[in-house]
Amino acid sequence: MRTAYSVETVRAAERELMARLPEGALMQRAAAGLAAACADLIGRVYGSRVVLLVGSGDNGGDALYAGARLARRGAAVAAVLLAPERVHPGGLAALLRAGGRIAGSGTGAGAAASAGVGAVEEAILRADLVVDGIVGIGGTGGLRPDAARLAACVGESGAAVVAVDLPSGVDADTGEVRGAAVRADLTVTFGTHKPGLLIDPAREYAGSVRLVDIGLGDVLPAEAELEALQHVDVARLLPVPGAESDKYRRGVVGIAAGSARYPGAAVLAVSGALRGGAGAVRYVGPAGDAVVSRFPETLVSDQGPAKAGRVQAWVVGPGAGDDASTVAEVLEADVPVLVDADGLRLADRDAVRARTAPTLMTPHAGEAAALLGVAREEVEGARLASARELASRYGATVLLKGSTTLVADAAGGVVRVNATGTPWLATAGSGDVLSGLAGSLLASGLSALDAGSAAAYLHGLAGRFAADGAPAGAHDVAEAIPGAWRDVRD
Ligand SMILES: NC(=O)C1=CN([C@@H]2O[C@H](COP(=O)(O)OP(=O)(O)OC[C@H]3O[C@@H](n4cnc5c(N)ncnc54)[C@H](O)[C@@H]3O)[C@@H](O)[C@H]2O)[C@@H](O)CC1
Ligand SMILES: Nc1ncnc2c1ncn2[C@@H]1O[C@H](COP(=O)(O)OP(=O)(O)O)[C@@H](O)[C@H]1O
Ligand SMILES: [K+]
Repeated sequence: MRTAYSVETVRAAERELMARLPEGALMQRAAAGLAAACADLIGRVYGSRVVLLVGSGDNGGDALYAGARLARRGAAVAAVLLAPERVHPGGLAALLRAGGRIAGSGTGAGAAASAGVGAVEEAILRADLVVDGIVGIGGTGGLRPDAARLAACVGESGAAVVAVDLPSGVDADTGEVRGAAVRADLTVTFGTHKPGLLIDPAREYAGSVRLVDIGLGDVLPAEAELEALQHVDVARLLPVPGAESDKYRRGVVGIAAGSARYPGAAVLAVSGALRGGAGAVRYVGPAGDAVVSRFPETLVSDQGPAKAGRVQAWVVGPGAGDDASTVAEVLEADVPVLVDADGLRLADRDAVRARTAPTLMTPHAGEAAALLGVAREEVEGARLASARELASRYGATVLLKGSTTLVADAAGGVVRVNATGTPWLATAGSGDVLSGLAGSLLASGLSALDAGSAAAYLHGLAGRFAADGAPAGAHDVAEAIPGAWRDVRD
């Protein structure tokens, strides 16, 4: 499990740890890890040109101490000081002792970055490596203008860019990016991941992320704010039939989806459900012929959901068109219900809130925006807050789809993030496959949080396998699910 903790939690843990250690020990651990990661990235340190962007806090201190280590290994290191009067004094002294200098000054001491804006920009543009120590977890709001200018200049440089703890300008707790931010090739983060490193849009700015152990693990609380499942975690969740299993014990999932206009949505939801671990898939709706001709193993009913026979979970909504009564009927069932696509628009909020069995809602950003009454861009820019808000408004678990999929429970607590997907999954019908898959996992007894996050994980992996660098259709994704499942279990 990869976990991420909020700034508040990290700060409390750091205080506790610092009280037990000699002064400055944590920063030395951070700087040593940072310098090693920089060296790995650029390969040859001796003779390389390194520019440090140094803010006024400890993030700048980390950059300066790491810069000193690189200077001792023969790099030409120049520090751009955003606020020379408030620079980390120990870090600057260490850099100058090691032979580093202050950018914009010929002498190496006492000059402000503003003394030579042109020289600073030139240094950034000519650098082999830029180390972004402008701001870390102490950042508030968007980057201030002088920092924003530096971030823009970094964007024009061909240098390798390493962000210290976080790319400056991204929100550590939410993954939001308000205005300019540094785009890094590598982010070296300390002690634990921060939520922003795992959630888009900030995740995209971080590049690859390397975690440096500074001893924080022992003092962090057991429950994180955000977690990302890995193969081993998903393997533990996936249902495996035992010797005594029969199709009913494995769970029956009901799919109420499709319409005369969108029969394909029913077929795709069933295709996902058949690969999700349930022992049987029951289909209810007007696309029965299309479903059976493609998947003869489906149990098709021409009655409404209430009369279709027992199921352990329902999926309702993909391709449902305007069939509000079916959605209402499914919401009355006393089993877990997954609501997707048209179902999200048709579901009555009070009916969802009144349910006692679990509800899993699976909107993409556009659907979430419509439910929240905001613009789509607002949801995409603030994914974590949007998922949490929707979960709380509906009293449901919400799986917000996208490049980083989030799953949030209504009661709060840990949020799951999934990044196994690929942009090739942005193809018509792939969401229908996901809803069937997640519904099937619900029917086999997983909680809404587990079913949603395990399904997103498998679906993302299946998308990768199906696409493998070329376009793939939603049915290809469904067919790749067994391979993803095996990959996870192995
Ligand atoms: N506390 C600890 O034990 C450790 C902290 N470490 C480093 O310390 C960092 C946190 O240090 P600080 O608490 O000093 O905070 P930061 O250095 O992250 O940021 C604070 C400084 O940035 C400026 N600032 C804030 N928002 C800004 C904005 N939007 N635009 C431009 N400047 C802005 C502030 O004026 C302040 O001086 C971590 O991210 C990490 O890099 C590491 O050395 C590991 C140990
Ligand atoms: N850029 C992306 N990167 C990774 N996954 C993506 C991306 N865009 C979409 N997806 C995934 O593709 C699926 C699309 O679902 P959805 O938008 O409901 O499509 P549809 O309604 O056509 O079925 C979701 O699982 C989503 O998380
Ligand atoms: K930074």
